Amino acid sequence: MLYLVRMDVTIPHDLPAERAAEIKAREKAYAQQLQRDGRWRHLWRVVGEYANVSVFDVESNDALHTLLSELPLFPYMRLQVTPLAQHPSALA
Ligand SMILES: O=C(O)CC1=CCC(=O)O1
Repeated sequence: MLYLVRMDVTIPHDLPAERAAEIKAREKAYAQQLQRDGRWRHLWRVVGEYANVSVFDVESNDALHTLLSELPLFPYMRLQVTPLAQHPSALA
């Protein structure tokens, strides 16, 4: 199943810079692992915002929830999830 997910990130100002950098490094490693195994199909920056839009390909709502809740930045994110279906005019 495909899901469009928008992630808006807000890191608290009082989080120490080294801790924020460590969380972002773990987020990057996890995101790249999921891209390599095909579950994180697209990852795009939203221009001018600390936000991204992503497309995930996972087997169920529960699988997506688990994956998202394991993001190192999850405690600092607001997530908007949209399940996707085939469009009848799509070529692929
Ligand atoms: O920077 C972001 O949009 C949050 C994020 C998701 C994957 C990643 O590496 O950073």
